[in-house]
Order: sequence, then C-alpha cells, then structure tokens
Amino acid sequence: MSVLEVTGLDVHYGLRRHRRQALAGASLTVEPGEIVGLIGETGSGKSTFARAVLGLVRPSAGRIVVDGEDVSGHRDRQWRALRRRGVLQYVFQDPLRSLDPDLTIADSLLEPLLLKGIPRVEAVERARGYLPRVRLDEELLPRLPGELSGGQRQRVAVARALITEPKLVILDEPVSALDAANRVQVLEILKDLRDTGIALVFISHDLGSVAGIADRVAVLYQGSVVEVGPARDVIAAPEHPYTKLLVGSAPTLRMAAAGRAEREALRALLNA
Ligand SMILES: Nc1ncnc2c1ncn2[C@@H]1O[C@H](COP(=O)(O)OP(=O)(O)OP(=O)(O)O)[C@@H](O)[C@H]1O
Repeated sequence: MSVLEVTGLDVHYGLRRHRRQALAGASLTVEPGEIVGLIGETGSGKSTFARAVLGLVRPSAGRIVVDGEDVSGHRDRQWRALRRRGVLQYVFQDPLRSLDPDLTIADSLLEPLLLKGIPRVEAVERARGYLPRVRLDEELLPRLPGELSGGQRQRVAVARALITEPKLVILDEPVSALDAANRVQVLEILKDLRDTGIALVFISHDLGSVAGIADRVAVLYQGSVVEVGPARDVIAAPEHPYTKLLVGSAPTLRMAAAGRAEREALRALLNA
C-alpha cells in the first residue's frame, strides 16, 4: 500500500474576482520508505501541495489518501486524530514555524511521543537516544528554540518530526534558509534515515538540493505534476520542456543538459 496517494488535486485561494488556482489536477504517489523530491519554481504550488496533504488548506477537488485513509473530506477533529497517531509529520523552511517558541527542546521532542500515548519515562529515553542521530548535544535539552542557532533549530525540527517513526514526513524547503555547512549536515541526516522505512517528500525550488537524496523526482509546473521518475532519469533525460529548463539551469548538476541558447528557446516555448 502506498503511503501517500494524491489524485487530481485542485486548490483555489480567494473568492470570486480574487479566486486563483494554486493546484490544478496535481497527482503524486509515494511508496513506503522512499524519498521523493518535489521541485518547481516559485508559485508553482509546492507549499500549497504540502499544506493540502497536512490538512492546512481544503482542496476544491481531488483525493488525498494517507496510509490508506482517505483524508480528502476530513474535518478538524479527524485531522487531530490522524496527527495524534503520528503517521504524518512535517518540517517547514523556518524551524520557528515547526517548533513552539515557548517549549524547551526537551518538551518539543517529548510532545509528539506523549501525544501518541508513549509513557513519559520511555519517551524521555527515546528523545535522549535520538539526539546523536541529528547530531545535537544533550546540553541543548533545557533551552528554548530562540537560544539555538538556525541549523540546530532545524535539526531539532527534523528530530521532532521523525521521533514518532511516522510513515510520511513532508519537508517544505527544509534547507533553503540554512548556510552551506548546515545544509549539508541536514541533508546527510536525512540520507541516513533512508533505511528507517520513513517516506519523505522533500520540497524544493532547487533541483540540485534534492538530486543527491531523492529516489524519485516529481516536477510541479503551474499547479500540476508534469514529470515524475527516478531522479537519475529525470536529470539525465528530462522529458517536459520545463524540466529541461530546470536541469539546464541547475549549476550543481554535472548532467546540465541544456546550453544557454537552448534554455532561452525553452523559456520562450514555455511562455508562449
Ligand atoms: N494564502 C494564499 N492566498 C492567496 N493566494 C495564495 C496563498 N498562498 C499561495 N497563494 C498563491 O498560490 C500560488 C501557489 O503558491 P505556493 O506558495 O503553493 O507556491 P510555491 O511553489 O510554494 O512557491 P514558493 O517557492 O514561492 O513558496 C501562488 O500564485 C501564490 O501566490
């Protein structure tokens, strides 16, 4: 059974004259334990996709199935129950949005475990045991998120998301706000999780960031997934003109296929 099945997802914002479509028939399936990179430029609908899967915006059409449960029509109470079970977790670009500023690091890590019904003594044990995996020191436990560096905070957010051993974690631009050293560190931590069986949807505007970590890459363009395939294939032989453009303009990709003239031609084609 797939851990996530999104089919024909439409999301609109605003009303009447201001109504704007952010997702237009987006579909994506994620299998247990796989890392899927969801890439697209600003405004393509990446964050909206994350918000819809997490129940933070209501789709106007389409179906979302999380770990076998159709959540498309879920009310708040049902979302709360799903969150308590710890099946689905998230990490946002700004760790201060994933972490409660008034909770110590220890309490931030304990909260999802206690919500899931794990006894306190066992939860404390598990939180302590998890710190080395995200390369954090125990002395940070009594501190507040505001007292940590951005990189440390994001590692706490990653630990909090993964500690309940969820089936699926949605990471929306998890490394975009970090400096190069912290970016590499968080990417390495995520890579180490490959054998835990937790599926990750890694959202980024930068194909280079996800290329080294994703098993599959999905390309979002104007609210639809226009291409999806094994990361290697999408990079080496992109099919959709927009993907060709992305691959060609990612300086970190050795396979950078399109030259400058070709990129300009593709851009003209896409804007036509
Ligand atoms: N709360 C909102 N109200 C109205 N329009 C919105 C809202 N959130 C997003 N949009 C619009 O929906 C479209 C998709 O936005 P979304 O944030 O999902 O894109 P994105 O790919 O994540 O972009 P970015 O990389 O800039 O975050 C954009 O045109 C955006 O302006």
